[in-house]
Amino acid sequence: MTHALELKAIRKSFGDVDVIHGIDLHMEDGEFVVFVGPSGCGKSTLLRLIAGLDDPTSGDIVLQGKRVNGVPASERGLSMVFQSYALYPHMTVRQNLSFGLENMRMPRAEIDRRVEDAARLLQIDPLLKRRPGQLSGGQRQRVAIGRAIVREPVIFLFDEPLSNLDAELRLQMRVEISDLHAKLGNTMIYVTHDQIEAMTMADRIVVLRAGRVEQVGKPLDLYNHPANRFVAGFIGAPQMNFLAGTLDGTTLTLDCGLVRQVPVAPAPAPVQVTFGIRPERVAVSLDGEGDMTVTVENYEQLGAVTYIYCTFPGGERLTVQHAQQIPLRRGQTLGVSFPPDALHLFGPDDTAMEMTT
Ligand SMILES: Nc1ncnc2c1ncn2[C@@H]1O[C@H](COP(=O)(O)OP(=O)(O)OP(=O)(O)O)[C@@H](O)[C@H]1O
Repeated sequence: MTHALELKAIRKSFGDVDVIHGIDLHMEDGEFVVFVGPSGCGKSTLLRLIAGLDDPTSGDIVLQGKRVNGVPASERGLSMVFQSYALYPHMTVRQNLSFGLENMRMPRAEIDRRVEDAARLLQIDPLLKRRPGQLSGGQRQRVAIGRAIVREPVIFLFDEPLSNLDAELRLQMRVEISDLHAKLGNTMIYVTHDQIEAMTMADRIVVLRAGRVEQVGKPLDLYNHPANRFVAGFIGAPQMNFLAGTLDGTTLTLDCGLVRQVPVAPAPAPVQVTFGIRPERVAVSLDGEGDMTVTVENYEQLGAVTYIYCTFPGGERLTVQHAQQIPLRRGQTLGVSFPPDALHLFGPDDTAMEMTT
């Protein structure tokens, strides 16, 4: 089967620094794939290799069945939207949109059709005569996307396109880019360090860390079944709670004092493990009932949701996300319970341990 894009054993070094350590990935036609990971994990480097702005040290980049290593960026049929927008300040919006096509010596009528179609789609048609300096951040971002659209690329590449926008505008543009994907149906690859963008926009997420793929999957599969502690901690906000403990057979003893049976293949010898539970899966009781008691250190009442920051008697921290408004005060005791189907367990190498039920 021909993939829209295939990366085969891609490695990249700058001098003697290895940045990408051997990545294999494929993307299908029409897929929205998000590369997400902390700063410096190599996501922009990987995107630049795909775009043809840089060459891999080894490995193959295969675009619609054709190896494109060494093929110049302009001949790959891809369009990239940069974090900085990279608009020409002295040109009008119309000129910014048409410039690349003029360089390709496209007939005027075709250029005008593409520019007007893109402007209508992005609702920037009333702005065609303005210069970038006369536009808001969101409008500039739309022009940058428009410039990618008019090239009618086989794949769109986005490099952190929303990171210069304020929170409200980011949310709006997130929805707009998702809508755009639904309308155009192109393959899109989107790089971000923001796991919320990844969760909300992606058909599939690729989680990267230090130049390696940690896990690939649909957003909720990563959320519900993280392959390791890194993915568990990176996807989801507030972050999953992690509590250190020991597993002996099927008996889990946490440092915070909790002892319980867990549905895993019995460990042959006691091992150090990490217990994980998402903040919204911790059940709380104002009466102090439950698996353990904790002390409320701080809390945030947001109306629709309440965040409660607690500590166990030994000082280990626990964040609770409660879906209701409840009366709270600092220093009060709360009962907390961990429902059996909400547990995650990570082995000594931080890999998720399989639950048997
Ligand atoms: N031209 C270069 N020369 C040397 N090192 C580089 C070069 N470009 C990137 N790197 C290094 O490669 C690593 C990955 O960089 P990259 O920009 O791909 O990360 P990123 O995941 O996109 O990070 P960010 O979210 O901060 O942009 C970093 O450690 C960076 O310092």
